[in-house]
Amino acid sequence: MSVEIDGNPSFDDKSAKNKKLKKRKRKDEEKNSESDAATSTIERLKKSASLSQAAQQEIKKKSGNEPETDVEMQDVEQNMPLHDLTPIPQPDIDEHLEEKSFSTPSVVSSLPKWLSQPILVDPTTTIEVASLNIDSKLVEKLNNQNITRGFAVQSSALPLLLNEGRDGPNYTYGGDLCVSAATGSGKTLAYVLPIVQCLSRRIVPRVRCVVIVPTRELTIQVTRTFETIGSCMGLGVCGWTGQKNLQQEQYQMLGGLDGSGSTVDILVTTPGRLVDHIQNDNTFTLQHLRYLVIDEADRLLDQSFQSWADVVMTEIDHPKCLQMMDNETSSQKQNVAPYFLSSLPTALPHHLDSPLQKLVFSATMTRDPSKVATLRLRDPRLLLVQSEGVDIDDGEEIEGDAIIFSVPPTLKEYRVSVSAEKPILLHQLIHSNNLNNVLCFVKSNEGAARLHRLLEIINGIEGKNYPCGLVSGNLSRDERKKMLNGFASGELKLLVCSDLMARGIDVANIEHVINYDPPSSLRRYVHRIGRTARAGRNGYAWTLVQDHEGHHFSKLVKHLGRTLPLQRLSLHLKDLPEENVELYDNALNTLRTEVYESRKSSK
Ligand SMILES: Nc1ncnc2c1ncn2[C@@H]1O[C@H](COP(=O)(O)OP(=O)(O)OP(=O)(O)O)[C@@H](O)[C@H]1O
Repeated sequence: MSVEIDGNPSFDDKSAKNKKLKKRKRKDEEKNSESDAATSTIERLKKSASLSQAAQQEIKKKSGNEPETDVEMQDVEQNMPLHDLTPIPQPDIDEHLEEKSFSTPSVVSSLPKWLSQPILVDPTTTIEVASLNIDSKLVEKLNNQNITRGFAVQSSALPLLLNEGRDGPNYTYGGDLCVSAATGSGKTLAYVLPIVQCLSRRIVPRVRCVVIVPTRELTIQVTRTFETIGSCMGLGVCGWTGQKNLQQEQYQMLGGLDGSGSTVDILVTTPGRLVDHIQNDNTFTLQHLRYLVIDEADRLLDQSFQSWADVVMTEIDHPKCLQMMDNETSSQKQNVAPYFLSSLPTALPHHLDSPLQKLVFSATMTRDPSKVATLRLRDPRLLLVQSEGVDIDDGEEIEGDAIIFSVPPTLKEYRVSVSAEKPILLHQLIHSNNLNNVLCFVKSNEGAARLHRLLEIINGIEGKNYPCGLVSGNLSRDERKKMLNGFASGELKLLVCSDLMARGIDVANIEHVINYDPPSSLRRYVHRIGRTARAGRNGYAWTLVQDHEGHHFSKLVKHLGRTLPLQRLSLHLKDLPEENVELYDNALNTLRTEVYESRKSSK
């Protein structure tokens, strides 16, 4: 099967059909001799593909260091029961990711007004960066990054956050802001720019901005964005990835061992790490907080992230250090810095000194009032970057508490109907279309390790130079970082990954996303395919769907707001040249031998 990938891929049905007819005719002519062989090969395939459960445990061990799953993402990597390489059954819908089926429109009408009547922003809106109300040094910094026009989410959020709101009825200033915009649409800069602009006026460094993200990889990525953009404004940025212990992170915040006071203005962290410091670090305070950003909010508000929100919001509302002050006896108070010190101008210049603003971002924003309530928002508004006419009050069944999600306008989606032998069909799809810079999602760590090893063996037998990498929760942080760097540099052509990579990761040159396993939820689908077609670039998403996965997938993606239609293709073992079928058989045997060998040696 080959799809013309020429920037405007169009699947040439006619030529494929002709090819198939010729192939079938040739096959009939050679019917006697080969059909037995083909049948026996396919039988052999089915037999050999069923590696024993124990054997696959070995693969897991072989695939890398002791599993060190990302604490924050532990729930994502379902320790699914090991499956044979033969069709992996329909992915279990993760109960905590299972979106409640959205019921009748009456639910919409019961939503608070700000949620049911968002500020709609046309996704094609752009604005000259030079016309944004930001410092000329920031404009220069953006231009140096080839960013000359602000995307829709930036052109609508900045005026609200920089108190330069238009006088129109839709804009109010000062309240908290929730923003829902497609993947790759520039949400990070939509909060980085106003925060850096506002805090650049501060006099004394204090932790005035905390950004909460769901994974360590995103902590590193957002910290880097703040450092890149904020470096010209002299702001201190710190990211807690859990690589240092609590005390080291504490010293880092306090400007080293002499505790000379905070050197950090902006802190980026996972929720677990933030709660650790709130509960166990008496020097850490949120009393100066001006911005609290919750990025990938729907993920962070999922039950699996425990109750970080209550701990954080309580600390914000009642900072423990002030509670301590209240509780101390008057004699103890005299040991505290004399009162006049607290009146030193550590606050922001008056016209920018406003109460705490909470900024909530997601490409798949939740509208579940019970989840949103945990953020204790004040006078909130919802900015929805959505093409007009998509009725967000659509009473039809859409996933859970979701708003209509939109796919980037430059993303082309393919649904590929496949037979059971997915690994060799994946190989065929990649090489018959010469796909490079491919992110391939598998639904579990073990599945990712198995597929990665099998692809390496197939490429080895064929002598193809097509380096593949692996990123999953079973790899150490350093291994994941090395793989990501190799992929970003183009050294690795394909990255097999678990859903750890699905959220927010921004690697510029991803051209193709392949869902080897169909995703278990619409949110997961949107975030996976959103790794490509970012910042207006072209991108392609391919989902391999077996017969028994078809209904679930069709239902899942039915309500997606998309510019380009979802195209259907098919690829079956019988479509492959005979030599490929043999190749796959040999690869499976090699893998099985490898596994049994490693099992024997580990006894
Ligand atoms: N105005 C702009 N012009 C050009 N590129 C931009 C602009 N704004 C952001 N980008 C780039 O677009 C890419 C995606 O941005 P970002 O990661 O913020 O997207 P996102 O909306 O947060 O996506 P996701 O929902 O997947 O997290 C980044 O590489 C960023 O540098």
